Amino acid sequence: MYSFILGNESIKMALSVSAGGRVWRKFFKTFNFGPNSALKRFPTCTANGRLYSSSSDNVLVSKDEKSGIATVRMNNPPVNSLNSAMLVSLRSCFEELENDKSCRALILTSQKPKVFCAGLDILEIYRKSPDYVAQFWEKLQDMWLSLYGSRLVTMAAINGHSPAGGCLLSLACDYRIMAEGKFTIGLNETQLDLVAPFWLRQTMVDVIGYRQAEMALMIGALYTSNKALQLGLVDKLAPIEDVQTVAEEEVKNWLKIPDQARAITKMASRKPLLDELRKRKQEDIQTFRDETTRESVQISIQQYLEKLKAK
Ligand SMILES: CC/C=C\C/C=C\C/C=C/C=C/CC(=O)SCCNC(=O)CCNC(=O)[C@H](O)C(C)(C)COP(=O)(O)OP(=O)(O)OC[C@H]1O[C@@H](n2cnc3c(N)ncnc32)[C@H](O)[C@@H]1OP(=O)(O)O
Repeated sequence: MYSFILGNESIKMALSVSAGGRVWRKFFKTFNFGPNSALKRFPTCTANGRLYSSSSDNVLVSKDEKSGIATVRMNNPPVNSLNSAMLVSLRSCFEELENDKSCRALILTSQKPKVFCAGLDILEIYRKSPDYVAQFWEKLQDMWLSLYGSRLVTMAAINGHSPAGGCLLSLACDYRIMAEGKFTIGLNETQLDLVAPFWLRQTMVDVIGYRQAEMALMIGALYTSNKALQLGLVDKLAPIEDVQTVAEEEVKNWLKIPDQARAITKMASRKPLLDELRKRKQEDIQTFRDETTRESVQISIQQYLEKLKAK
């Protein structure tokens, strides 16, 4: 009964044949997994378990059928910034892997070493209509819900810079391995006159603790790999060329733990935040729309863009 979580239907099957079924039934009743919960969706994977329907090649996926480990490579040159298309592709890829019965783990990395992800595409929130930024933000929320709420072992193989939205992706994973060297990671939103939303701030607090997170968020700190390791913002460092191999080794260790117990434990600790965002989704969208379209914020974004271009 412990071997796999394959979605709600399989859980029900496992429960009905298991001697300890009552315990699990009680657990699921108690936690009442919501409509977006990975554990509640019925899997619709293809026969060979490898259907990745993204119409563009901004997200590349490969899966080792034997181990069930998928590698998701962000491929949006030059810096993997998260525009609308990228957010949709990532979400659809995470959901398809979630529903792929033979998939047990996901490694998230960049196709282009040296930049893991430059965060949100700033152009998506610059001089755009309120409706456009609202839709953009919802795409980010949905992508995050699918990654943070995943039943899979999720590992960030951070093979380069990882500011803002790059850090968001990393924090949504279960474990973070980062390239040694001059690369940086952090939530630098305040430097753009933006405020990270509550669900992102909370993941930072959960990972590095209240005091360090509060300080990091206020000053919009970007940390080097070494400092990030010291703070616990990443779990391990590796030479850039070894990040993927080290991630694969680490995943294999995690896969020694029975999937069901691991996934239920993860969900139990993440459910409150997942539920909170689901409940406050519209409020969060409105705040983002109102904040980002404010003229003073638009001017800050413009200045930030100019600084980036002039670099
Ligand atoms: C409910 C909430 C309520 C209210 C809250 C309101 C707002 C909240 C939230 C917003 C959250 C925002 C999170 C974000 O992710 S904002 C994005 C922040 N990202 C950054 O600050 C990173 C900026 N980029 C860099 O520092 C560097 O590019 C780098 C270190 C990642 C890589 O350096 P390189 O030297 O390799 O590359 P560059 O020459 O700098 O860049 C190449 C090219 O790409 C452009 N670019 C870089 N980053 C972005 C980006 N994030 N978006 C768009 N474009 C980007 C850069 O300008 C260059 O363009 P050109 O070739 O010069 O045209």
